[in-house]
Amino acid sequence: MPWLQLILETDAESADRLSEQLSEAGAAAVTLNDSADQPLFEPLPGATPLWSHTRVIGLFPADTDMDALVGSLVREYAPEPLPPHRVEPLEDKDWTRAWMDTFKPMRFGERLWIVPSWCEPPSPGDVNILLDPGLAFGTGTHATTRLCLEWLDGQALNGKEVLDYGCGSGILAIAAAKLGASHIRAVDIDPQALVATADNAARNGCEALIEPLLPGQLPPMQFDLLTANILATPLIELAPTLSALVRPGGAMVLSGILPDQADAVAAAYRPAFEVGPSVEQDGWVRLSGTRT
Ligand SMILES: C[S@@+](CC[C@H](N)C(=O)[O-])C[C@H]1O[C@@H](n2cnc3c(N)ncnc32)[C@H](O)[C@@H]1O
Repeated sequence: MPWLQLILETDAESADRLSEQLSEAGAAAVTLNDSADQPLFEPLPGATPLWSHTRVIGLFPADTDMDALVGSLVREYAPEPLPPHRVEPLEDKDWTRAWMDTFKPMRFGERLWIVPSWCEPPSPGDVNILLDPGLAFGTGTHATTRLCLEWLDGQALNGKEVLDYGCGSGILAIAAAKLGASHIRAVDIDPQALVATADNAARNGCEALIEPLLPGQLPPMQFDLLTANILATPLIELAPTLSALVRPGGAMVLSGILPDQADAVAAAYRPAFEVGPSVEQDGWVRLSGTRT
């Protein structure tokens, strides 16, 4: 069945009210999008921030009388004017297929692949991580994850104790396991991330090597290697804690850093690490270093 979309350009304050009105008017689905390319960085668990320019889209069956529907919204919204809006047709297609076609196996560095479950590994002899793209961060497509995976691919991980701080989907922990690490503690403040990490580790046959933990559950020990793809502010706040968790001679990789934040993050880790040159991809920076 083809559909009609009612698209309204609004702001964060009005988006919830409009989306409720569209649902009450019979929308089969209501979607909120960013209409000004404004990034929302890592909301805390339970928080659902909206963009200051939010596009609200209601999806209606093609036989809906859109003039009548818009007219009733205008009356409900009065005395304020209904935000700028338009009606557009939406072609029916196999959305699942279209979505799956968007994602192909991706290679990171020399030998590391992220392979969606519906694809055959293009290079079965390489290191293949089975992971589906989805809403959760860490499905390999974001530049910060990519930067960390490429760095991990270049490390000698055999027998190493690894700490993945801010594990998300567990992608970096699984990569470390598949690259030879002996044990990985995967830490996150979001309990859902720990569940996702456990599930993804099991799918990749490395659940015995990966231990999902809340920050307070970390044992008192030092690690050979630290991965932390969080954001600049928590990375700076956590610098003393994370630095103390890496043994002298151990290595760390940090990402989730914007270019103008790289100096401040490097300065926070420099007391404990020899920090190497930063690497930038798609507006995100990776820092790495060796514990002194
Ligand atoms: C950008 S995602 C990275 C996920 C994955 N490691 C990757 O590289 O794709 C950051 C993760 O860090 C977690 N996180 C944010 N602040 C944290 C903190 N202070 N302590 C532990 N985890 C944190 C978030 O819940 C989120 O799952």
